Order: sequence, then structure tokens, then C-alpha cells
Amino acid sequence: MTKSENLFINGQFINGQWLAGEGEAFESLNPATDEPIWAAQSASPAQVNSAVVAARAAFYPWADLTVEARLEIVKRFAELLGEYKDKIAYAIAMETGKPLWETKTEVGAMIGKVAISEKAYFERTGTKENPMPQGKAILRHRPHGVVAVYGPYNFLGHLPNGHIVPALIAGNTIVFKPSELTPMVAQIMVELWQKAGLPNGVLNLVQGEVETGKALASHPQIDGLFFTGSSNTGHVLHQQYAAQPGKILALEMGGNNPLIVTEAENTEAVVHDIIQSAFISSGQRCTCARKLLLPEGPEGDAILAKLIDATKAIVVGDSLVEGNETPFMGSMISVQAAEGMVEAQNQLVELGGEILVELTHLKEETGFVSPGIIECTNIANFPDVEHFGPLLKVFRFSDFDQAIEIANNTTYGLSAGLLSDNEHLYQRFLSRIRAGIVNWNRPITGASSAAPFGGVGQSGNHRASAYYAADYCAYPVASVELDKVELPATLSPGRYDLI
Ligand SMILES: NC(=O)C1=CN([C@@H]2O[C@H](COP(=O)(O)OP(=O)(O)OC[C@H]3O[C@@H](n4cnc5c(N)ncnc54)[C@H](O)[C@@H]3O)[C@@H](O)[C@H]2O)C=CC1
Ligand SMILES: O=C(O)CCC(=O)N[C@@H](CCC(=O)O)C(=O)O
Repeated sequence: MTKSENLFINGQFINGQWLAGEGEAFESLNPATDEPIWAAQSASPAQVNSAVVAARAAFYPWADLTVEARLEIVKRFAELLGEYKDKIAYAIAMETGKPLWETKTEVGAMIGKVAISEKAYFERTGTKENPMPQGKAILRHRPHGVVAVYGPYNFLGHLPNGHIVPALIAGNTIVFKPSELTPMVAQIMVELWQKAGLPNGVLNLVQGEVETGKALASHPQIDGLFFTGSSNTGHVLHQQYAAQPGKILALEMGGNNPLIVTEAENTEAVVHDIIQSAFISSGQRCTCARKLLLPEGPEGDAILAKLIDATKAIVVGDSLVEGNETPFMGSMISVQAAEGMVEAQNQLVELGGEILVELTHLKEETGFVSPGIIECTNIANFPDVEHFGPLLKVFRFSDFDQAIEIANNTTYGLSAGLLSDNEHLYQRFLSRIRAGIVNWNRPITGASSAAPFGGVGQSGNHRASAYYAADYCAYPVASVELDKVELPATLSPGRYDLI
């Protein structure tokens, strides 16, 4: 039972129709106020099947269009995002608790994704032709067919969009399963695709909790699955797809990301980059710094002292309440997420961690927490888990190679950074660190959509997204072609009678 039966809507979009779900009821809450903002019944397995069947029926007509015709609709979608940008930014802020200034940048990234994906389609895939002594060689790329797209809650618009846009340009049809924590924005996005003129069945939306996700992932008629979310779910999907080599699986998962600081003169700039790396989006970015590595001695002490002061001064609040000071951090996604971060901090204290700035759950029944810093150098068995929130763990090191060793002491490998004026150290860092995003004197969040985006180890399965998403949205077909059957000028050695 939900708090919000009066909000119930038709939350499923199957073959161009908005339909009521036939499964369990679920709802979306504004985590800053605990108010319900959306409610519906989830898709039943039969409805998930209908969505896949609709996507299958729509596949050939969509794939047979020219890429220019598909791009026309995709570009119309970008225009609509522009027209509705303020409303969408407001909706994202309401559903996630993120500050409005930040959600506006998310909508900007969604719009920017279209031009980047168009460029990537032609540069990385598309069609290439080469003359041969007899005929020509042609490289084409074909869409996979029906693909499932799974989204996380933290970048509920931008990251599913980062799979959907390139998949559609390449000619795939889609069944989209958003995070159950963010169904409202998913619905708004799909409404805009409908308004942009996408033919029925090309993009279907199935909303629901984990059971809906399972029904879709296990559907035999899916040709591929593009996932952004937690490492735990990614592992389950990887196992599920283990004996199906014919299906394409792209996994974008979490990280346990290190940031090393040493030999950097400008302490203010260092603290700025640490805060942008660790606490933006209330620490709910897969690229956020989780481990801060500082040198032992006065340099590290000075940075830590300034960081502690700056962290205590971070404004946390609800940007949607008029008159509030603009917050740097909003609410986390849910009460449970906030409680989980307090619990994570308690566990680190039990293991020997020392709180430097306490992460506190600021208001019951909301997701507001203050950012925290915890000294972890003396924890013997530091747990290699992603704590998806604003809790930064500090380690002190005696020499640079030890810092790199601590940084690499993780099974993840998404982002990593060095803040240092010493270029030699950066060269060493670059050659030793294991991560898909490696930055120097810049925050480790805020990765560009115009570059590949993905990690190694538990962070991904070598199918980088963003600019490289084009690669997993299509497969190459190599042909040699001649427009009529002809004998070659020179026959093979050895005898065979042709006449
Ligand atoms: N590498 C990357 O690009 C990014 C990774 N992330 C990661 O995402 C996580 C946060 O997102 P969440 O929404 O919590 O992820 P999640 O893994 O809990 O959920 C993602 C989606 O998978 C579905 N799902 C869950 N269990 C399933 C199952 N057994 N079978 C099929 N579907 C299932 C969910 O319903 C949801 O739609 C963090 O770990 C973060 O690091 C977030 C953004 C970017
Ligand atoms: O996918 C892209 O277009 C680029 C990657 C990106 O936007 N990364 C962001 C968000 C990461 C997250 O959601 O956790 C970043 O690096 O901050």
C-alpha cells in the first residue's frame, strides 16, 4: 500500500500507449520532504513481454529508415528538452533532492548528448568503403535489435539517455526500465520522445521494482542489455548473461575512487578540487572520490585542516524552498540512503576509523545528511566497498609509491586523480594507476560525454559508454561486393574445368 493512491497514473508505455500497470503498486517520494510525487502499479511480467514484443515488431521498420530520418526525430527530442528544460530540471530536483543549479546542468548534458552521439555514430561506426581490384570492400554497422536499457537514480535523466540516444540512432528498438526511485522523470523523458514523433514500439517504458527488472533481463527476445547501476546488480546480470555470448551486455557500475594530493602549492585550489570530487551530488556520483591520500607531515596536515573547515561550511538544503540559501548539497535519494551512510560511518569507526567531520543525518524522514570525513589510515582490513554518499576516507602516506599502492588497493577502477604541481609524479601515476578516468589537477567527477566513459575491474565490462557508446549499439558487418558475377582476371593455380 502506498501513501498516494490519489496520484495513481498510467505509468507504463507499451507500443505507443500509456497503460496502467498490472503488478504491485509503488510510488516515488520527494526525499527532501518525504511527500509522494508519483504513484502507479508496476508492469507485470506479461506487460514486460508485451513491451518486448512491441519493440520486436517495430525493429525492422525503424532500422530500415535512413540514419538521417532517425536523426531527425532524435534532434527533435533535443529541441523539446531545450523547450522544457526548466520543468525537467525542477522535476529532477524534486525526485532526487539534488540542487536546482545542478539539475539544470544535467538537462544540459542530456541535450548535448544528441550531437555527441551523432558524431560518434559516424566516426566510430557508420559506413566505410574501399575499392578492391575486383569490386569493393564495405564496412557497415547493424543495430542489434531489441535492447533493454536500465538506469540508476543518481543521473536519472542523463545516464539512461546516454544509452537510449545512441541506441536509437544506430537503429535499435528499446525497452527502458528506469530506477524504481525515479519513475516520474523517466515518464517525462518518454513523453518527450513520444512528442518528438518516435513511432509506436520503438521506445517502450516498463516501470517497477526489482521484479520488473528481472522479468526484462531474463526475457529471451532481448538482444542486448545496457546497464548503469550498482556493481551488485551488474554482477547478477553478468552471471545471468554468462552462457549467452550472442547478447551484448554493457555494464557501467560503481567505483571506490582514489584522489592523491602531494607537492601542490595552492592549498585553496586543492581543497576546491577535493570538495568537487567528494561531495558534489551529495557524494552520489559513481566518479566521486572515496579515498583521499595525503602525505604525512606538515603539507598533508595543512591541507586536511583547510579541508575540514571548508567541509563544515558546506551548505546543505532544499533548493526548491524559496528563500533558502543556494545549497551546494541537496538531499540524498532517500531516507534509507541517508541511514545507510550513517551506518557505513559507524562500521568504519568500529574498524578503527577516527571521525574528523561527522556525517550526520540532519532531519528524520528525509535524505539530508551533512558531509563527513573519516581518518582510515590505521584500519587494517579496510573494506573495499563503494559507500555511495558524502563520506570521504583519509589515508596518510610516506612516499608516492605507497600512495599509488593504496590507491590501487581496490577491485574497482572507475576514476582516479592526482593533485600535484610535479609532472614527473603525474607520469608515474598515469603509468601505474588502474582506472578508466585518470585526471591531473582537476576534480575526478564531471567526466565529459565527448570522451569514452567506463572503468576496469568491478566498475565495468570493457564496454565504455559516452563517446564510445556507439560501439556497443551496433555490430560491424564486413562485405566484399561486386555488382555482377564475374570471373577474376587471374584464376587460381591448379586445374579445374570451367567450360
Ligand atoms: N559507471 C557508471 O557510469 C555509473 C554507475 N553508477 C552506479 O549506480 C549505483 C547507483 O544506482 P542504483 O540505482 O542504486 O543501481 P541499482 O543497481 O540498484 O539499480 C539499477 C537498475 O537495475 C534494476 N535492478 C536491480 N536489481 C536487479 C536485478 N536483479 N535484475 C534486473 N534488474 C535489477 C533496478 O530496478 C534499476 O532499474 C551506484 O553504485 C553508482 O556507482 C551510477 C552512475 C554512473
Ligand atoms: O556518460 C556521459 O556522457 C559522461 C559521463 C558522465 O556524465 N559522468 C558524470 C556522472 C557520473 C555518475 O553519474 O555517477 C561524472 O563523471 O560526474
